[in-house]
Amino acid sequence: MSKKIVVIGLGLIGGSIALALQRSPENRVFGYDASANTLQSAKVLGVIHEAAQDPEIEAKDADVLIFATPVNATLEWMKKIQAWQLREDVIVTDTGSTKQMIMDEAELLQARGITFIGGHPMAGSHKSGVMAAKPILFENAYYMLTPLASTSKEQVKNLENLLKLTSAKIVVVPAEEHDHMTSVVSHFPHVVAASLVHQLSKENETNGFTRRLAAGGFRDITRIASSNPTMWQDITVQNKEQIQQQLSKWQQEMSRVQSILTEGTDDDIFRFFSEAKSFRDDLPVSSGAIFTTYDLYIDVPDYPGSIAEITGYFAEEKISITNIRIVETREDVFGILVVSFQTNGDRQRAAECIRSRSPYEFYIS
Ligand SMILES: NC(=O)C1=CN([C@@H]2O[C@H](COP(=O)(O)OP(=O)(O)OC[C@H]3O[C@@H](n4cnc5c(N)ncnc54)[C@H](O)[C@@H]3O)[C@@H](O)[C@H]2O)C=CC1
Ligand SMILES: O=C(O)C(=O)Cc1ccc(O)cc1
Repeated sequence: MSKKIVVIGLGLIGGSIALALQRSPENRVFGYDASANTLQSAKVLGVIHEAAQDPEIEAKDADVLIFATPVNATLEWMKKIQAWQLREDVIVTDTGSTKQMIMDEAELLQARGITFIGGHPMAGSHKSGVMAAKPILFENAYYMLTPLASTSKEQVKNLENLLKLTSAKIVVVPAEEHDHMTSVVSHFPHVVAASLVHQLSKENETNGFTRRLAAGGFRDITRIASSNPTMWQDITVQNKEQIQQQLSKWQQEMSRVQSILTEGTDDDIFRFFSEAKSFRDDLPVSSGAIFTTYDLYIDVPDYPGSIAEITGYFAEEKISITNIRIVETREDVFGILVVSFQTNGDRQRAAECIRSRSPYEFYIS
């Protein structure tokens, strides 16, 4: 039986869900976005079947309504839809990175007979916007659902069945636990990444050369500081308490580091790094790894055409790349070309291609 789905907010996440839901011919996906340009792009790119000019009208006979807007905008929409005429069995859900405040608002919807099941796919990137949307974004990632205790199991099952099209691993967790866990692995790390960039920016006021040395490690650890500031403002506002608790723990951790440096032995310093390495190395790769790129570092000579040469080899062997950048750490000698791939298999093929077709050295991060 065909299903009408209305997605509000057609950026990276809304667009990716819309694309994933289109995998079933039974689904008819309507979309709406506050930005007319985004709405038009979503239609032209085929991210949605139909552009909704008025989401209230399209929502009337919708089976599922999905908010993929920044979380404060989602709260506003949840207030608005209290007055909408919706189907009795409609499922309303969201994709927001925070859950407690959203689920508090969901109680008010529930009181009006509207089922709202919170959702959060733990996959994404620092990129935003509809152009970055892709149907495979959520594959193998965790997708957390936070139903109210009063929500029927059958409605939760119905939503789970629909979301199977994302190929994500669906787990049900209480909203409070969700906000605690995400503060540890996502929200607070975004604060740290932004702070590291602020620290470099302050250094830049007195020593402009340092930023030119910011190569692989600094870029890796601060990648998420390039995320959408509006989205992170909203997340931080909604999960302030949990983030503050993580900040206190971080301050304790920094005091521990301070005392290792002032009073510890060389062995203590070794242990500090080796314990972190072994825990980090044991982290699961595909489950809960939020954003994985498979990077290949190629030492290219600094002459015109060398990048075209390499991308030409990949094109000839039909190896898709997802990103390409030059990291220049050593002036006048070589540049390192970093090419990213969607899968480890693509990266291995690319490595083999460079090995067999070029004299360049490469390494895998
Ligand atoms: N970016 C990420 O990696 C992840 C984001 N999320 C959550 O998903 C939601 C969407 O995030 P993204 O897609 O990354 O953001 P995005 O910035 O790519 O897209 C958001 C879209 O919502 C639209 N929008 C903003 N306010 C609106 C409003 N009031 N009404 C209608 N449309 C509005 C914007 O025009 C934009 O197209 C957020 O709640 C975020 O916390 C969840 C998982 C991962
Ligand atoms: O790019 C990254 O590593 C992210 O952190 C993406 C992300 C952002 C917000 C979420 O709620 C979940 C995932």
